[in-house]
Amino acid sequence: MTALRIARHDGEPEIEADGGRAPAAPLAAAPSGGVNARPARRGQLTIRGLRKSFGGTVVYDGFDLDLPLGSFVSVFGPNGCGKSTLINMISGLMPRDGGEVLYDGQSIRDTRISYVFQNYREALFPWLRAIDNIHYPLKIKGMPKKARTARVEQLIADFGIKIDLNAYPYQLSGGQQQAVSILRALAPEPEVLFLDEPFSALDYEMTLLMREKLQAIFQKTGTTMMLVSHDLEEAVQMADHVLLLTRRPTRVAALVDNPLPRPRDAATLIGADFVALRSQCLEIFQREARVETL
Ligand SMILES: Nc1ncnc2c1ncn2[C@@H]1O[C@H](COP(=O)(O)OP(=O)(O)OP(=O)(O)O)[C@@H](O)[C@H]1O
Repeated sequence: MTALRIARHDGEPEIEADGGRAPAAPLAAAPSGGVNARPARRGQLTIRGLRKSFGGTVVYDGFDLDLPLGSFVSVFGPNGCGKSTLINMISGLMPRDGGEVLYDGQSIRDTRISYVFQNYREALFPWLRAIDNIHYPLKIKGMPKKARTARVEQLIADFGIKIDLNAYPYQLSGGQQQAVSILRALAPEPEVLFLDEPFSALDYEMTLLMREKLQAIFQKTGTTMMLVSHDLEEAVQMADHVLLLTRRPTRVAALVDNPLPRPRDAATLIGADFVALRSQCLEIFQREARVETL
């Protein structure tokens, strides 16, 4: 198995899945530790005229969207509406048929991104110990070992999940493997972190824990996060903005703000404000998104 790299078809550079984008030059002035050593990018993510079809299936046709960078956005919608396709296109993993994606006026090429996949079993390098998986994206960027070690130790401390980091992936539970995968994605301090159903294969207890840990990192770093979720509770719990999509050809059904204070833990989920917000999203989903015939 080779490193997980996805070739781009639009003339832009390749992306290292789970590991951020390799910079043009080694990270000579790389941070020595801490997850908020670099300022998070602010401004707007601007999507204009996005188009994508697969064969005769039109998924996006003139899709426009503005999202504030530095916020947590959950993407929710009916099966097959194009949630993964959307984040794959705006992360640069998948070529667009047309349209423009700008991060604070800059192209994806000039934006550090990382990606966490649903299938952590395939995303982690099985021949590397957990700790070496996390080091990997920094190592290939040329960060000196001392700086790498400091950075990774700080990240692990901030994430706060106890894992035997000398273990190989197969020796870890699913939740631990996905935690390693998230830590690896965070190691290069992405400006934007994309997560495609990262917790869907985990049990509920582990899912709740991971939601809390990811939120803690988000609160500390202000990294823009875009999460695809099939779970409306999760989408609402995690988000500053819940992006509700329609059936294909896909439009924005609504962008619902979640102003509830963080951290939002399991207790939040039974609070009246949360339940009301979730119901609001569900109503929009049922009105705009459900299939008309079953
Ligand atoms: N590589 C591909 N080749 C052909 N069709 C594709 C490809 N990727 C996605 N599609 C189609 O595009 C549509 C959107 O797929 P996508 O996976 O983005 O939807 P989704 O909302 O994430 O789906 P799900 O809810 O099942 O996770 C679907 O009809 C899917 O079959």
